[in-house]
Amino acid sequence: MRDGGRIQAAIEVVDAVLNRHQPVKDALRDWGKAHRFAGSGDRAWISGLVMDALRSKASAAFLMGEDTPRAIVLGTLARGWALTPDDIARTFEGDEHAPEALGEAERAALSRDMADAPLPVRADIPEWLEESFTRAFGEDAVIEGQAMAGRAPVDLRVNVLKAEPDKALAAVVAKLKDAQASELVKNAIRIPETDPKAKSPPADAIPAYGKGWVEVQDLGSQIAALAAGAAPGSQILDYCAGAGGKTLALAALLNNTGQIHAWDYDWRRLRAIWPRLQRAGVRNAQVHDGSEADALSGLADRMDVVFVDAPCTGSGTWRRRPDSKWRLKPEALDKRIKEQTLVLENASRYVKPGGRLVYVTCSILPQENEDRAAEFLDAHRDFEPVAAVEAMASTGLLTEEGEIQIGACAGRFGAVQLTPARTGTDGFYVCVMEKKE
Ligand SMILES: C[S@@+](CC[C@H](N)C(=O)[O-])C[C@H]1O[C@@H](n2cnc3c(N)ncnc32)[C@H](O)[C@@H]1O
Repeated sequence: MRDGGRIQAAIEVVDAVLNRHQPVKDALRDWGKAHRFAGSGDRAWISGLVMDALRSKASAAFLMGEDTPRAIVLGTLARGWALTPDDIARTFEGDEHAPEALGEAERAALSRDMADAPLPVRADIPEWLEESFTRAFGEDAVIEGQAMAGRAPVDLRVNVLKAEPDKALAAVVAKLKDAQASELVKNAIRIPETDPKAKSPPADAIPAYGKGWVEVQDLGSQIAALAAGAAPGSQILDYCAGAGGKTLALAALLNNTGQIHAWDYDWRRLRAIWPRLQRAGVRNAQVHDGSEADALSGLADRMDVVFVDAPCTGSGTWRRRPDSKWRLKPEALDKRIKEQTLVLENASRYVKPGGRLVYVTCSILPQENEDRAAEFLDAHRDFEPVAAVEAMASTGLLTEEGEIQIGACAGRFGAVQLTPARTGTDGFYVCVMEKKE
């Protein structure tokens, strides 16, 4: 395919996402099925443009003065992909599959100055979240929003239950030459973000992944898991275990000693956990798939650590799921807040005196983070906050740079808020609370 046809394809996919409310993955898959002649290079190019267009929808629409899929894709080509109006016009010439030629008004818009754009546009966030963003980031709101509209790298976690970090890194680099050791966490490997037009690195196709030496896991998620500490023999309850991403990281932290109890109120979400535990060689995890009363009876007041990877809006992962940024509505945020309050309340029952409750979200909204921690601490005077970065550093797995960068993200209660702009990770909030003896 020529680029003109690919741009037209991207417009059609963006239309399916924004106007027919299809999840972006499904829209890309359906387009591919209906256009079997498109090769894998074409699909990667189209997908790269679609994702970038969704990441920067507000600024692209503002530039063009309208929010049609065509305007958003053209605006993205001009802003993120740095094409001039002449470049775009040339791409369309002589290609029968290309979009209609650029009009005069579009040409003028493409060169417009964005300096007068309002904050939600410059930060590429939904308007209704301006207040939350400003509260979370103050003067950095635009910088943080822009970083969240960028592309994300692929991170791997070395599974030390199966491979030494050096051996795993060498095996990954042998297949993915751009892979490098993380600057922040000792057992993490980063494959930097690729050119949006290229195929993404096939991290889960490499032999090291097949052998269970590495897991795909965002670095922010890995850092959050470190907050559980790594005291050998610990009893940990992973209260919102879901597909088990954190469970695997916690098991590796304990080096197969002690016990991880994995539970989720929706047992269907635990489906993926079984094969993952097996692949990773985890022997200290017990999956509890019954109702809470049956499954967790006997654990009350007994856990060294209760890890709460709470249900949340996922606003910290907008780089990877840009369509969810625009779909998020106030009602959904309210629903999550209620769930978070409930989950913290219920989960806290299992913490033993002297034990810890680790509250984590992959969100950057203060309503889901600091406000929930404050509400919990206010109602539970037998818990007190402790510095999250110290809990993480106690594992010995933060690098010196990691300790500095993560330490700089600490706020109220010693909790840390990681973000793409601050730590080059997804947005994660981590608050550690200790139950008094
Ligand atoms: C962020 S996801 C967990 C992701 C998982 N820990 C991982 O790393 O792969 C949040 C999970 O919380 C669960 N959840 C929601 N409400 C809950 C509740 N009231 N009690 C326990 N778990 C709940 C959801 O089913 C969901 O699996």
